[in-house]
Amino acid sequence: MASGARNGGGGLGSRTTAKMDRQQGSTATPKAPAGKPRLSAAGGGAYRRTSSGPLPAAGAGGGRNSSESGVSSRVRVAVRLRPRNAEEQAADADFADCVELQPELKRLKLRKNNWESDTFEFDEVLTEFSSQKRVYEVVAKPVVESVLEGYNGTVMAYGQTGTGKTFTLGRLGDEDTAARGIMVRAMEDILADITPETDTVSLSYLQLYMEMIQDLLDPVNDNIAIVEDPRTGDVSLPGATVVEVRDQKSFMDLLRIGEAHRVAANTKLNTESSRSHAILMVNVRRAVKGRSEMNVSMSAENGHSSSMMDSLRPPIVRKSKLVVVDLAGSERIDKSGSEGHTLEEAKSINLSLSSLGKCINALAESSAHVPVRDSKLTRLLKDSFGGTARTSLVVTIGPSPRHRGETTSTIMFGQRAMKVQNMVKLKEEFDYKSLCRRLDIELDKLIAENERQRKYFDDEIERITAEAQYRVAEAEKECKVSLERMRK
Ligand SMILES: Nc1ncnc2c1ncn2[C@@H]1O[C@H](COP(=O)(O)OP(=O)(O)OP(=O)(O)O)[C@@H](O)[C@H]1O
Repeated sequence: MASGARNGGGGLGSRTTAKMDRQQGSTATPKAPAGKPRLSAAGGGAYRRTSSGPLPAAGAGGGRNSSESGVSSRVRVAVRLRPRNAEEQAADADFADCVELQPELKRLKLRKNNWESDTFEFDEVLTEFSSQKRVYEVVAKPVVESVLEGYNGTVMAYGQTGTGKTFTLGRLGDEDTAARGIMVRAMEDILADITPETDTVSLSYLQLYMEMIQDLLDPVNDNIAIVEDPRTGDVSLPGATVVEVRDQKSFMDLLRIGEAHRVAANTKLNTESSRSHAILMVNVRRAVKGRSEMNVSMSAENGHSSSMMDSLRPPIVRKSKLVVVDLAGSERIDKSGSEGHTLEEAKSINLSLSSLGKCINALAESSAHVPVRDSKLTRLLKDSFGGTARTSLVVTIGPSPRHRGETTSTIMFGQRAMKVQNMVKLKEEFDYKSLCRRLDIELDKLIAENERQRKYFDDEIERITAEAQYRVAEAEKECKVSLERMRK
């Protein structure tokens, strides 16, 4: 969340708002870096990209983000309704659901009573019958595509406990592949698109519990510090375990390890519901082919005089990040009737969620001050709301009229988030490390060539000297013979 909010929402997000503007079209998406075909366009046109731009020219000078000012991109929000569970089927049998969905109009009606209802529009309305595949395609796929093109992306789920956040994001689908959630599908698409010889994918899996960042891949590492780059303001977690992922199986193994640690932590707290925010961070590093490297090879082919200069030009890499956030349940403290430690915990969950809500409000209203520093969650999500990432939020709700209050506050959260405007930026920079490696190899070659030539010259000098000495000796000999002859 960047201070200095921008709101280009143009009145979106309020009740019965105007239809989602297709301004995704204005979010220029440069060409894919590697030569592989792009993922197919996302289903559910709401998130479709409609324009693409050329790669910005590599300028001279130090590492930088190209497209410096970024391109405006509003946070996209989908609402997903969970089907009635067994308990609700029994307890609410005589009552209608508290919401009525009109997916084709992208509208949700929240019943106030038998006669009245409020209507809200979202970027996407996902009914209780929506498949996991469709949810992935409309909520996450456009963000994943963007990450593969070199932009940061965030997919986040917000909602009351038990409404399907983990179901939507974290289901592994071991027994039924159709049940795979967003994390698994996103990694499948990422691994299918990258070029293993030049690109790398690595991840960290963390949870934020009671304002402490814990490593889900190494639970002893339970208080990881957030480090902020004073120059760029970018946040990072250098203490977190980072694992390179080469195939889907190793990714699934890592997710399983992380899930086991998250469940173990919840079991210790005697609860099935998630009391922590789970955060999966996927770093994608891709080599950009086609600019400096192409120049080098063309110059070499043409024997061009600038080939030496070209070889000094660093290669270009794109380093983007996909952040998937499964937030803790958003219920209110007063309703949960918590005491003691549970109360402290509820307060902590509330602190982070309420500060997230405050930041989103501030951004939606273009306030001069956005209270990013109030919680670790908002510090971690700085780039996701009001920052440079392409962000997609899914708000999950249940159908029970008994939870109308919670459902209303979830819907309002989603509506406000729809007003947040990000400025997506290409995360592209010169790869000086790789240039150093390349120059080291060049230097080695030059030294070897130099030695070879020196040896050749030494040998030549030796040969010429020997020849000269031989000739002098021969001349002396001839001279002596001639003198002798003359004397005779
Ligand atoms: N769309 C859905 N279709 C079928 N079952 C669902 C759906 N969404 C959630 N469920 C079921 O509802 C239950 C609660 O879901 P889940 O654990 O994902 O909720 P949650 O919002 O993550 O809860 P918490 O905040 O406590 O972690 C699970 O048994 C899950 O399988």
